[in-house]
Amino acid sequence: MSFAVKEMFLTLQGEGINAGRRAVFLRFAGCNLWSGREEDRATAQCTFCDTDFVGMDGEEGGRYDLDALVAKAVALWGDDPRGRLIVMTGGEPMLQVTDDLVDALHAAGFEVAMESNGTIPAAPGIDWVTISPKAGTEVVQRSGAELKLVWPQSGVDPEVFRDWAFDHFLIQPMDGAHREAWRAEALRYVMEHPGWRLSVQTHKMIGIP
Ligand SMILES: C[S@@+](CC[C@H](N)C(=O)[O-])C[C@H]1O[C@@H](n2cnc3c(N)ncnc32)[C@H](O)[C@@H]1O
Ligand SMILES: Nc1nc2[nH]cc(C(=O)O)c2c(=O)[nH]1
Ligand code: SF4
Ligand SMILES: [Mg+2]
Repeated sequence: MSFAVKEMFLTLQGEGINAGRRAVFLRFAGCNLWSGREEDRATAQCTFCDTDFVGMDGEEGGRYDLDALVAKAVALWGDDPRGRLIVMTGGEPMLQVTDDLVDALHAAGFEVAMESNGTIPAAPGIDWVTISPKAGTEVVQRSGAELKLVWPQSGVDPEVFRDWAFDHFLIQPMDGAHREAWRAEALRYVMEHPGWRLSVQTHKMIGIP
């Protein structure tokens, strides 16, 4: 088993409840809801993606076996083992994440977080599961640490998710052509619906990856 990795880097988690935490980011290549090619965006199941997850040509990208991947994560974190956190993302990480990978990251001292679209069940050992539903898809992973809904999305009623087993419910403004209007809509939604919390993409504000 080997892993197709778009990029790996050390940064701060920019989104969600863990925003501000130092973290190794592991971005897997490929997604099940979009090819990643601009010519396919309009007809994809997920049309607003802000991420290049195609290929293995990013920083520290490539094809890794299990041991090499964990070793790279440890090296990126650096010598001080306190608070080791890895965020697996993509693309869709659950196309590639295995129980063995989660176990090996734990053995190396990492708390393991994941960002997923929820259409594939999450590997059971992951410590912090973030699910971000996409309109028109069937979300099968209905439990975790945080549900982070990008907003606005037509055809989605956020209140449907409130019965699902998440500890936190977040609304994240959609980035893109109409970001100011979308930010206002997200803010309005949170103000009018107690129990939701705003997630802003802080990494974009401060200019880090
Ligand atoms: C690039 S995705 C990768 C993980 C997984 N495929 C998913 O969709 O959750 C990481 C996070 O960015 C969010 N995201 C993607 N495009 C966005 C955009 N244009 N504005 C705000 N958030 C976005 C996703 O909803 C998800 O929470
Ligand atoms: N800093 C930073 N935080 C993030 N949180 C989720 C991200 C993602 O693309 O999954 C992301 C990202 O790309 N960068
Ligand atoms: S599911 Fe995630 S990675 Fe895939 S296209 Fe949508 S936002 Fe991007
Ligand atoms: Mg991102």
